[in-house]
Amino acid sequence: MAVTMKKAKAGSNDFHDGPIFEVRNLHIGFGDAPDILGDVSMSIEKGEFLTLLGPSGCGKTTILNLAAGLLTPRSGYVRFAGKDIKGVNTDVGYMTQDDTLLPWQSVRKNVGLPLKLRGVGKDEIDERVNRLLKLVDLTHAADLLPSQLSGGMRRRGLLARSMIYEPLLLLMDEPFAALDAQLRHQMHAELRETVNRIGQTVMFVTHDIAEAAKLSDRVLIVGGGPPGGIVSEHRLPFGKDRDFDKLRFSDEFARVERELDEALHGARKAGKH
Ligand SMILES: Nc1ncnc2c1ncn2[C@@H]1O[C@H](COP(=O)(O)OP(=O)(O)OP(=O)(O)O)[C@@H](O)[C@H]1O
Repeated sequence: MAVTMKKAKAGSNDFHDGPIFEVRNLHIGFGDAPDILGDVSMSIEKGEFLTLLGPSGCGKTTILNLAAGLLTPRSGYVRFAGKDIKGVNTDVGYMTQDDTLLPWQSVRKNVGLPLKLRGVGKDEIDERVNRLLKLVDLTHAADLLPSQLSGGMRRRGLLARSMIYEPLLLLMDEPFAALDAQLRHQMHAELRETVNRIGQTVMFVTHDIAEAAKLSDRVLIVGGGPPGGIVSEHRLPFGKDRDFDKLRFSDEFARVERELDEALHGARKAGKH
């Protein structure tokens, strides 16, 4: 199915060629407590699928929240598409594991809601919602209520809603954690296909090694400390058009899983997580 998405929005960051999100020597913490993350440097390139993998409580969500403009660092260089982040960053989409579809509204209305709240006109909402529903293969379910959808369809609805702004960066915080293994596998393949099709840049958070190995172009292990940091970086050799069914039984995949497992184990030992 050939679906095209409009490129970046007029007047925003269309012509920025550098990293979408970049931090250097970042220190961040809460209240009077010591830094959660210290001296973190990382970046994500356009079109990249980057995963932050680390133990619980090490600061992965904190990095997503920083990109979303929900937190400010104590110190360090932070840029989004080459600019400072001022307040809530509306150039990101954010998907978590929570099912936040409104139960009394159709799929179509749920997906279009962020645009309606922004005062976008009905015709434009209809056009963009139709495009997104097609992208996530939910056109046939547009007029159903969330309670009439399967778990996977609801995830696809949430994905469509978090992409409706055509965000420069899609933030995903353990979006499939609540699904059973079979459905997760299916969602992994669908997500990768969807983001490949439109060149979407993704920053994904998980503590699941297999999920990180399957989905990512690059994995950063977060941990150590406190304060924690980026412990290691792993470029995965599978290419964008990976075949998920072949990949997961291959020797190369087993090797990458082992590499990530060892790195994660090292991060756990280095920190108190
Ligand atoms: N608003 C806040 N106020 C105080 N402490 C916070 C706040 N948000 C996060 N923290 C603390 O910062 C640390 C990192 O939290 P964060 O949610 O980023 O970790 P995480 O790696 O995403 O964990 P998990 O995998 O369990 O979701 C934790 O110790 C958490 O308790």
